[in-house]
Amino acid sequence: MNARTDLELVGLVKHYGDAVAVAGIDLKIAGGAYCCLLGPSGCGKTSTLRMIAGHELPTEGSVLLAGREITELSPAERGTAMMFQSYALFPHLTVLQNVAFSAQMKGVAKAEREAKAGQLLELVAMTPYAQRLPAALSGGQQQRVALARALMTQPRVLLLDEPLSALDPFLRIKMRAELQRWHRELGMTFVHVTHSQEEAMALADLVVVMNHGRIEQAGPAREVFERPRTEFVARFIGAHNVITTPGGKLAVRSDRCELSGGEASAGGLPVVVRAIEYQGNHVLVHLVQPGTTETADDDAPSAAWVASMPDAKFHQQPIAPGQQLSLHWTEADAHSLAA
Ligand SMILES: Nc1ncnc2c1ncn2[C@@H]1O[C@H](COP(=O)(O)OP(=O)(O)OP(=O)(O)O)[C@@H](O)[C@H]1O
Repeated sequence: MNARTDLELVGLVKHYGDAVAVAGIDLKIAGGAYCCLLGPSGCGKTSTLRMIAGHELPTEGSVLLAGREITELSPAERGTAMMFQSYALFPHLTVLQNVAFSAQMKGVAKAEREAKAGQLLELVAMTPYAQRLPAALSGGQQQRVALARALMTQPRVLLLDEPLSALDPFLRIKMRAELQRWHRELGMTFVHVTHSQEEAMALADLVVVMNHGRIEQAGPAREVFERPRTEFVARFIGAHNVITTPGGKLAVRSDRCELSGGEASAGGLPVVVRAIEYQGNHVLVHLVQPGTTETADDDAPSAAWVASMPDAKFHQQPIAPGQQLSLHWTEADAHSLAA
């Protein structure tokens, strides 16, 4: 990590008329980190990224890169580069010309800009496609070109807005590995916006979970998963049960929950099996409070839980919908959620 290239957001606020997109964000991203801004649609991720990129002016607050205030600098002056969701390649320019475009605008000589663009195409394994037009490329190939084009400005921070959302699930997983490799090889800071917790977990050193224009939790992926701070984070990250007790709300991982037979069993939370989902190496047992109707359940997610168990264990003693069981967990696996 290079402390000199830390990116800092200080008291960042963005209003669009009466709408509050970002309600006050303080965040420090270490130089060289892979940061994912994660959250549901409308939580303010893209607005935050656009303020870092210089495509949007904050209503309040500032953006600092390597200790230098860059809040009001133009996108080209601040040392960041954005890779857009739609890739936004020029359709009438070849791959090489697309990558060289920003240098052409700056008046860099043809031979020099094409040599630099050629090096970047090599980095993203697109050299054989240099003379093609974007329309003759697959989604994954277009994305590689978009990355090479963003790198042409030699940014310290690469900003990625939902970079994998246009790809099919198979390609998305392949491109995740490529992003990791590029991040490692380039050694620069990546800030990646996503609504996919799986993507954030797979990629980020720093996961920033956002809700209603604020940060709910920021930390390493494992910390956020192991210790979600709030009910929102536990639910959004998934694979957790939120259990209401007289002492407050608890989060317990669904793979740490155990089921035991019948109402007669001592302790535990009485539950009824609503559905079974086979997942290959494990089985998800969906549970509700006894007496819950389907409609009421949809309106009250807090009264629904999941026990995730290894497939071998499930098949030893299969469970069926409608069965009454008890849900158990150990104290060590439960932790309190902030009110
Ligand atoms: N130009 C705009 N004018 C008015 N409101 C806007 C504008 N841009 C965003 N908003 C509003 O600000 C809020 C945050 O939007 P933003 O795009 O930052 O969220 P997001 O988390 O990136 O969502 P998504 O994942 O859907 O892109 C939303 O309620 C949105 O409707």
